Amino acid sequence: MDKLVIEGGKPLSGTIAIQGAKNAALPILAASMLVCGTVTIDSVPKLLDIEVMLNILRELGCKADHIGDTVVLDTTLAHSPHVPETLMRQMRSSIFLMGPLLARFGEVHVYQPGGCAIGERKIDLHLTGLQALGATITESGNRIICKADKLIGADVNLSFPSVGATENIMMAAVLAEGRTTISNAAREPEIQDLQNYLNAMGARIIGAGTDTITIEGVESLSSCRYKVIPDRIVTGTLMVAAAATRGHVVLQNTNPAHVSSLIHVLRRAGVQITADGDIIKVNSVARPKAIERIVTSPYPAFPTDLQSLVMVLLTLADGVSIMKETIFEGRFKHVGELSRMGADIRVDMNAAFIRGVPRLYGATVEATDLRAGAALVVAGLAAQGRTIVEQVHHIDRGYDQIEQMLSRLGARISRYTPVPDDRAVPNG
Ligand SMILES: CC(=O)N[C@H]1[C@@H](OP(=O)(O)OP(=O)(O)OC[C@H]2O[C@@H](n3ccc(=O)[nH]c3=O)[C@H](O)[C@@H]2O)O[C@H](CO)[C@@H](O)[C@@H]1O
Ligand SMILES: C=C(OP(=O)(O)O)C(=O)O
Repeated sequence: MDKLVIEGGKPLSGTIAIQGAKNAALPILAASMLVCGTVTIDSVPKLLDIEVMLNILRELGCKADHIGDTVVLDTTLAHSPHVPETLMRQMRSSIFLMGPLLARFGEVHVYQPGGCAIGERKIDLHLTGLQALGATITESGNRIICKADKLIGADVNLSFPSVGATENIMMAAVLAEGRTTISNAAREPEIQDLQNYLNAMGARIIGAGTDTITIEGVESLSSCRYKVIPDRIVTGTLMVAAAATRGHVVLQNTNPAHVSSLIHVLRRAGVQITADGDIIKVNSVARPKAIERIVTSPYPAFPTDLQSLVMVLLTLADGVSIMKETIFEGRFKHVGELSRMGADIRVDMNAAFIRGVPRLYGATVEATDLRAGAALVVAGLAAQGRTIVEQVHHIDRGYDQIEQMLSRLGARISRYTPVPDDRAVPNG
């Protein structure tokens, strides 16, 4: 397993362009199964999760090439509604294929994506949404078979604004007969991006970005070329990294509106932020101020995916901060690792009480999931001494070569890949 080795204590500085959004690209790739033809998707980051999605699509009979940050996908010869269990289990986002495969083939065979380090992550809302459109669902062990001779538009009221369920129902409804309305829909920017992509192929969807999405079913979709939005969580990661190292960075290819809750939080901590067009500048010179209370909630509130990252900044703040996690029950795994670096954090149920310390110290720590891992990297950049982050494959799910991105901003960070005889070699 790869490791990242970080020599901390150097302020980040420089200019960098943000990669396309993982959480937009994954449903967009899955949605491509709704068209019979070739689509070209730009700004698709090179990530483990994207690789798994492309491998699943190839297994279903598609041709897929990922050259630079462009994916060319030909779905013409797709023939199978069966997602293999081994690939299904490699990534939770494989569940996005349910809606599109059901719409295309009249059936889909998948497996429970299973629990995950950050929580149980049920899929009941995905399944009841598809049932409302006329699907019958049979579950046997981990296997889920979903069938519908014909999907028919319906009113679906989500009991919680689940991002994935909203997307799956949207995708299934595109080719259904009649109108589907999703109420209490999730409002994340990635859902708007999915709407824009589907509409570019000829779908008739309005309302994404609000809590009511209406889909008028169409007969078929046609090929298109589409560019994925910038990744707001990678944007946020670099904003926090600049703040925690008291650095100065310029981020290009961002959408400042998509990180407005983070901008608000960082300004309260005393970090200087300016946004102009698609550029965000972050400047931090002083010790951050503590923030009385931050609560993670669905968009447009503060995102759970940035909770661990902002917590790193708060470990260095002057005073006590409280971070409450309301979306995933297992998303404080970074706390133990940060404590090993000198952070003073107490967890009580879903709240973390963070007493700021003057500095963190380098240590060997383990990434337990994607954003917990990214947070440990940021902690390592800010810490005094050397930090080794293990289990880097979690981080590779969502960041395109994080060590190269951070090196371009002056960070001292290298990746080590173990060789069979246990000697580690640096590779960048
Ligand atoms: C690929 C992708 O876009 N991932 C994002 C997506 O995940 P994902 O789509 O899995 O997140 P959801 O919004 O569905 O999940 C939020 C909460 O709803 C619960 N739930 C969800 C579905 C369901 O059928 N039943 C149920 O109980 C989950 O267990 C969780 O507690 O949104 C999350 C919340 O913003 C982000 O952290 C993830 O980065
Ligand atoms: C939780 C995340 O992703 P996923 O839903 O793919 O696990 C994330 O991007 O932080």
